[in-house]
Amino acid sequence: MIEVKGLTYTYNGQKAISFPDFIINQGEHCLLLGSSGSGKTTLLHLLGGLLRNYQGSVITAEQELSRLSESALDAFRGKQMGFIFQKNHLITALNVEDNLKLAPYLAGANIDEKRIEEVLTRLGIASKRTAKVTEISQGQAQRVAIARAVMHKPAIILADEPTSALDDTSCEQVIQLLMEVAKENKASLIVATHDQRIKNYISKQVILTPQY
Ligand SMILES: Nc1ncnc2c1ncn2[C@@H]1O[C@H](COP(=O)(O)OP(=O)(O)OP(=O)(O)O)[C@@H](O)[C@H]1O
Repeated sequence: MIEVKGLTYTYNGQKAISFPDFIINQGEHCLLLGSSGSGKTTLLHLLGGLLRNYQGSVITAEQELSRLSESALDAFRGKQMGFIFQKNHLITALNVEDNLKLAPYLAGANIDEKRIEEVLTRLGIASKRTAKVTEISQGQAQRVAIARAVMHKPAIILADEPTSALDDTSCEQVIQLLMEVAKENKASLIVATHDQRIKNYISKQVILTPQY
């Protein structure tokens, strides 16, 4: 479960951004909506512990994130969270499977070859396992980014504009796959978006008010 209460965040020298209170239950899917600059990315980063020093409360998987030390937060994030960023941030020097192996490799964890095959197959890109990420389509690259985010079966999947660069067919495939893999792992799925097309798939919405 995620619970946000009285949350505000202030970037250096900027006006504070205030967020509405909300609860997202384990396994629930939710959209973060709001105009450009309303704070959607900031909120995702707060929920994922990428930004600290906030006011108010962010409880994720029963942990108040501000109470965790930097190293405990790193470990918590590595175990519980899966991130999908707007730009997929794949490493272009590595092929598809090596992009999936990078995080466990850096964390000194086991590389689970079976899980890689399972996730790539689930997302319909097993044939691209050894392809260069520069030689796959944008929709396929977004699926690799999803694969990377769900490899470790996180409890919470946070996605920032995962479909905005995709055509209608890829958008539908990506959002459906994202929802299905979240469901398979009973993960909460939180998607920040402008993309009107996604509103048809996820009914729970948190709406951020514009900041002036
Ligand atoms: N690193 C930063 N330093 C200072 N201010 C920032 C930083 N990142 C975001 N902001 C400001 O915080 C506010 C919220 O930005 P944020 O990116 O969270 O909005 P958003 O709703 O995701 O916008 P968009 O839909 O355009 O991506 C904006 O006013 C933005 O200028």
